[in-house]
Amino acid sequence: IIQLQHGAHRLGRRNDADMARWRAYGLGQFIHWGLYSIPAGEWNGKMYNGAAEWIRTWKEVSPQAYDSLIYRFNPTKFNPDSWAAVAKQMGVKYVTITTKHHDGFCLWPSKFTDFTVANSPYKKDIIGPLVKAYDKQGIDVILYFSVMDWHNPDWRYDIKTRDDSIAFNRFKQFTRNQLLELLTQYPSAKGLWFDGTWDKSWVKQAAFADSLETEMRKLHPGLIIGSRFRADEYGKRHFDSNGNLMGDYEQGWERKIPEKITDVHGNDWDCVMTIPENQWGYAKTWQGHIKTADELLEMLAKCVSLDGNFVLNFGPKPDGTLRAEELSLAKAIGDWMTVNKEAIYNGEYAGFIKQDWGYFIKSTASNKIYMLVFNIPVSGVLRVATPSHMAIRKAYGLDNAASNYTSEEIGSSTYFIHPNQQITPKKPFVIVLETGEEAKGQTGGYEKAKT
Ligand SMILES: Cc1ccc([C@@H]2N[C@@H](C)[C@@H](O)[C@H]2O)cc1
Repeated sequence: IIQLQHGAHRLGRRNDADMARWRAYGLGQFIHWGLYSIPAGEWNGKMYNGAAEWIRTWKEVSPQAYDSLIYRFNPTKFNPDSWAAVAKQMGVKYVTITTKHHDGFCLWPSKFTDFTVANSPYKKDIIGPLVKAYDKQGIDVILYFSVMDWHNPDWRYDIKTRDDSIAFNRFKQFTRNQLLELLTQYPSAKGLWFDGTWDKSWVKQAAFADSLETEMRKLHPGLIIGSRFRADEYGKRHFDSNGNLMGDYEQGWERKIPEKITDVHGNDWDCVMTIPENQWGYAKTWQGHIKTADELLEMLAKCVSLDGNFVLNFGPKPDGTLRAEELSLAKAIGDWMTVNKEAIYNGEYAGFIKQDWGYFIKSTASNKIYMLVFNIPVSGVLRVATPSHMAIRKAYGLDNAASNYTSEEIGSSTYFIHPNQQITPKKPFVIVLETGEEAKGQTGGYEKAKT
């Protein structure tokens, strides 16, 4: 064990009500919006191959020309209630919204810089109305904040000279001021989602970041902060030098999903996912594969089955509207969630052996086991191996109880679930298992082989 001042301050999961609420979300929405939505991956008629929100770093783009986009930010069609309504229909329980991305442009009228909406043609606060609109829909809000700030002249990638450290100390105060400002202006936010914390300059600030995290938690009891905010005094991030998770949940699953339960080490975690291969901000043309609703539903099921939340990203257009592809995916996901949401909300790892046909989710609310079926075997029957001594009492379809199933015990703690009619679904579907203790002595008389 290494003595640490600035490593993990808690072992294992948080067990308070605020974190239990976060753990139960299942499905979230990410929103990346800002100046980068205006060029949308195109500059002087040329397409930028990287992520649209990183276009300022492209050699073709002068930072000054990019920063002048502030004078073009005027989302006349921005209507936060319409975004919140789309999210509500989609069935998300929380939204993570960019307050300031790496480019330093603030979507709220921060007092600590001029580079905000207040000095754009739009003039008005964006974050406040968004928080209000989502709160009204009963959708919790998490504020995304990038520590790395390309616009701020005091930002440094590393600290090499005395001047660097004088400038970066100013930057640290600026960062603290903005974070306390956000928590004060938007007190209904449930957490902060940090990004832009990998450069050496910030990684060297273990003590400062640790005390800032403590200060924010005191200012906002119950605040939820992930593992990406700070490093320990040896520069270790996400997991400290003793391998313990820092922050309240693991924030390493960006555009990737854990394969098995041992990959998540008993921690809470979220997976943040783009619809195209790698675009967070609005990009005029999406290159490569665009995920379908069924693919996204399977990612959602897989995340919840492994104790995580699935957060799907939307990149609104510069005029404040959402693009058609995102609206239609939100609708398709929402239509599925309308029928199957009880298998997602309050979902956790069920402890069953993974089967090829899909995912098991246990509900902390109903104590039922849900089978989320994505792949029907050619045999037409669905195998279930229960944790030992657990018997299946009943199996029925969540979409309509009429679509019932018969469970056949084929071995100790092993069952076949037989659909009572040919399953020909066009969509993923859910079977509910009601289970119980195996009757004492009921071993099913299955002789184990001697080998
Ligand atoms: C290498 C890299 C750095 C930052 C990112 C940012 N994190 C995502 C959540 C987006 O904000 C993306 O711009 C992505 C890739």
